[in-house]
Amino acid sequence: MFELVKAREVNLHKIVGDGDARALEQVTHVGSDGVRYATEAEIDDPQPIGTRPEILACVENSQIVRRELKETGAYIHCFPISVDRRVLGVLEVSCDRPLSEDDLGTAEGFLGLYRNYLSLLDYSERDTLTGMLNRKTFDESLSKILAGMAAMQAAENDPSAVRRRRQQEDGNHWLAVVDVDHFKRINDHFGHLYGDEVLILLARIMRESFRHQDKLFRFGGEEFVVTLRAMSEDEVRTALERFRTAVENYVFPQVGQVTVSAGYTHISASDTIPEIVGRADEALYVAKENGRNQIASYEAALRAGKVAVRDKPDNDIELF
Ligand SMILES: Nc1nc2c(ncn2[C@@H]2O[C@H](COP(=O)(O)OP(=O)(O)OP(=O)(O)O)[C@@H](O)[C@H]2O)c(=O)[nH]1
Repeated sequence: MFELVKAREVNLHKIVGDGDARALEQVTHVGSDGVRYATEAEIDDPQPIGTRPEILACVENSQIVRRELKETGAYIHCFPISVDRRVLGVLEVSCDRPLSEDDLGTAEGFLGLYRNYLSLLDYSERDTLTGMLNRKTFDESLSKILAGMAAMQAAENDPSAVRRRRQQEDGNHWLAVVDVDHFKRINDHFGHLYGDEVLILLARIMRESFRHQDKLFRFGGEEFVVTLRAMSEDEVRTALERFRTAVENYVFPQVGQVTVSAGYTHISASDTIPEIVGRADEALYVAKENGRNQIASYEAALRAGKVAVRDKPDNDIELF
């Protein structure tokens, strides 16, 4: 696009968050200085959408919007990128002149291909009932987190890697397994259709309760998984408590009150995926045993002697 329409610059923005909290994550920038992809720090710090009125208008009306910037003489063109009538992002093309009808047609052609590509990706990555990321995506996403942590650990003694270490100081990774309490009763009393409706509404509450950087997955059945990045265990607990109370206070159509329990654990670079999920599952079991509608930490349960140290596969010493 940059070369075809002889643009000053082309930026691809992703829309994150919902409603008034919507923000822009600049994914890619193409300009005379080359191509640049967003760094992790930029992804963690998106720009409120209200600061870019032309992009906001493009998203709200799902239409191409053009704006002339008098101070720089640039013409900004914003193209909505939507999948299933949801605007997921905006392509911003900045030129010295307004784009011609031919240029607009070319851009639309490219965007059509890109939308199809995104919609295929979306279909393979998401659970069809709730729209949440699916199990397959979970494995890929957690593997990426673990690989990133291992790389940072390797860079720890390298003096040129100050920035990476600083990123590491931005927080630790945590994983929580969330499970609906007595979901079988909901299905048995009201039928599977209402059960499904509860899952869809829960997914919505979940999206509203966590930050956009946190990743939400439907693990199968009535079990959900969240991966979070936080400075402290307190921050993780606060986020999970916010979600738990939001569910407890929500009146589900016909069904009434529904509660959830969750177990969470800290992720270490030396962990494997089954170890992490296994620990969060043990914490979830503690929360269920303790009366449900609550959050339990694996590490706290371990300190309190409520769970045993989990054995590493290559370690034949059992600790009780
Ligand atoms: N409606 C609906 N039900 C599902 C789905 N997937 C799994 N289930 C049901 O979820 C229920 C899970 O029940 P259990 O694992 O026994 O646990 P529970 O009743 O939630 O009880 P606790 O977890 O111990 O609080 C089963 O009845 C499953 O049939 C789904 O996609 N839709």
